[in-house]
Amino acid sequence: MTTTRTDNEFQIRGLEVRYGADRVVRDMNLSAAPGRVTCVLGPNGAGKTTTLRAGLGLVRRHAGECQRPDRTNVLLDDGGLIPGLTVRQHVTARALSAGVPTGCVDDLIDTVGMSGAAAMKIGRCSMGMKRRTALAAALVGDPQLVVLDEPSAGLDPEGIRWLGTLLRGLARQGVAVLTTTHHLAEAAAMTDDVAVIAGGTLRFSGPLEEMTSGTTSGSLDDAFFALTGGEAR
Ligand SMILES: Nc1ncnc2c1ncn2[C@@H]1O[C@H](COP(=O)(O)OP(=O)(O)OP(=O)(O)O)[C@@H](O)[C@H]1O
Repeated sequence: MTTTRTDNEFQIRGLEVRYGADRVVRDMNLSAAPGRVTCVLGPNGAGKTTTLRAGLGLVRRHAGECQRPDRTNVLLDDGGLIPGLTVRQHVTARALSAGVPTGCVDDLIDTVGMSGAAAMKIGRCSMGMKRRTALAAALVGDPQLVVLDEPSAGLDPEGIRWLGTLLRGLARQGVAVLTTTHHLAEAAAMTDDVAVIAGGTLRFSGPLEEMTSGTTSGSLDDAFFALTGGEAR
């Protein structure tokens, strides 16, 4: 089947993923547009990570099609951090493996607020410092799309606010930012578009305002729980 490819846009259409007999994702459509932050929300086990991984070609698709920009960077799990490397060595290694000049490394470390700890071994870094290091590596090579699975995990409130500012700044530069989070307040503060997944299916996809306008309170929490009904697998 032929797809109409819009460069810089991430799209998943009609995705189905099965683990054994279990259809954990079905009829899934998801997109992330350049210049916008798209937040994927859903209860534990909803299928968020599976959807992202399948869209990136890291998990087998049983149906559907996906497209993504050539320069797509991802941050999944801990970002492959190696305790014995320093922060600078980790980001440099990522640049080298991506074939990107290493002149960008110190700028990226600065972008994530880690200049003062560039020579620190990752094994000695706090959880928040590790997330910032992994984020710096995920920004190597001027990506058109960044896919971040729970990038705020382990960040303190100040770190979560900082992350939102960083992601909004990336979007302002034209990057398509696709991220997941369990923190609804974080999502409300930073996202343009929302996709809600529950029970392996898409319950909502569209601008944040459209989702919250469906509730009397106008809050993302109420809209989220109305869509998901407190489900978890
Ligand atoms: N490798 C696997 N083998 C079998 N089942 C899996 C595998 N990975 C995920 N699953 C199942 O697929 C479903 C969706 O999992 P997934 O990790 O995508 O959910 P999630 O929305 O990202 O959850 P969380 O918010 O808890 O990270 C769950 O029922 C999970 O147990």
